[in-house]
Amino acid sequence: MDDVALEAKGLVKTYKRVRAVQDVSIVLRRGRVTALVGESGSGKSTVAKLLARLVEPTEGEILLDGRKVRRVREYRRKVQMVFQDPFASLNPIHTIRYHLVRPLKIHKRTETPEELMERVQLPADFLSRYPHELSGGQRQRVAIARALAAHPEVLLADEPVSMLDVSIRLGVLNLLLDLKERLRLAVLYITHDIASARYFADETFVMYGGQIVEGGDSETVTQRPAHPYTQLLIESAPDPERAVVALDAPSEEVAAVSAGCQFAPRCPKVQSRCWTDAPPRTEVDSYGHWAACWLYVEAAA
Ligand SMILES: Nc1ncnc2c1ncn2[C@@H]1O[C@H](COP(=O)(O)OP(=O)(O)OP(=O)(O)O)[C@@H](O)[C@H]1O
Repeated sequence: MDDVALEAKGLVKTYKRVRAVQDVSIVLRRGRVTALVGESGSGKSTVAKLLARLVEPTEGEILLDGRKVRRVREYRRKVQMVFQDPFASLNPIHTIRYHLVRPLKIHKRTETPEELMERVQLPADFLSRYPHELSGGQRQRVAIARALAAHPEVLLADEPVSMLDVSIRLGVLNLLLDLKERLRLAVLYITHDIASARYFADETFVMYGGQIVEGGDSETVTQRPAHPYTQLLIESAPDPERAVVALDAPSEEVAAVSAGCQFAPRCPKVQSRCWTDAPPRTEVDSYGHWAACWLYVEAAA
């Protein structure tokens, strides 16, 4: 099990009355990409912030290399984050060189900014440029280079390509794949696009209403989705507009089923106990593929 880099157990995050994240457990492994897929408001960004330790969990624990890391500074070095908007995450008044030299100094690294640029496939003469002189994709590569300066074990990428031009998304995802292989990084890939998870992630988790409702290897989850929510997500994947109309659950409705399955109000296969009892994680058709859905509980027993 030494390939486990980060393990979160039973994470809960409550904001006043909103349960943004409810009992989320997730394992990130070295040299693997894990996708966390869900619609807007499902709680994915809150999971990223919890794993980055930018916010404290209401309940649950996070283990890095099998232990609780008390010192936030040490933790944050090993677990780096890449955000959705590469422009907002770079300071417009500083050159690219400044953005890379700073973390190299802080973490006392002997590498050069030129080496970091090479690792993210950017020319070294960009170091003297300012963020606005780069394209969105190039800026995101700089943000990734800056994260690498810390020599992290884990990279948390929250919608890293959703603000980029469609034509350059694949290039940035391929760069992340290359880094996961060469540096054996554990990568969490947060996205609303389940089709990209199939291509890019080894494992996929699907989130709805603050809970993970299905998980397994990406090929299986996307080709043979078990949870009714995942099935709807995949059916509407080519038409994101339709997905939003069909799936965007108002939070009052989610609150109304706090005892049972979050998806009950929208589920085409809802049964009476879905309203009162939370479904347990149940193995579906192959090893490691599970869904939290009452449809599979009897089949497994
Ligand atoms: N700081 C906060 N204070 C109050 N409520 C919050 C806060 N952060 C998140 N929430 C609520 O928690 C729920 C999950 O939000 P979160 O941002 O994690 O979802 P998401 O799936 O990442 O959505 P998006 O893709 O739109 O960012 C939402 O109902 C949101 O309104």
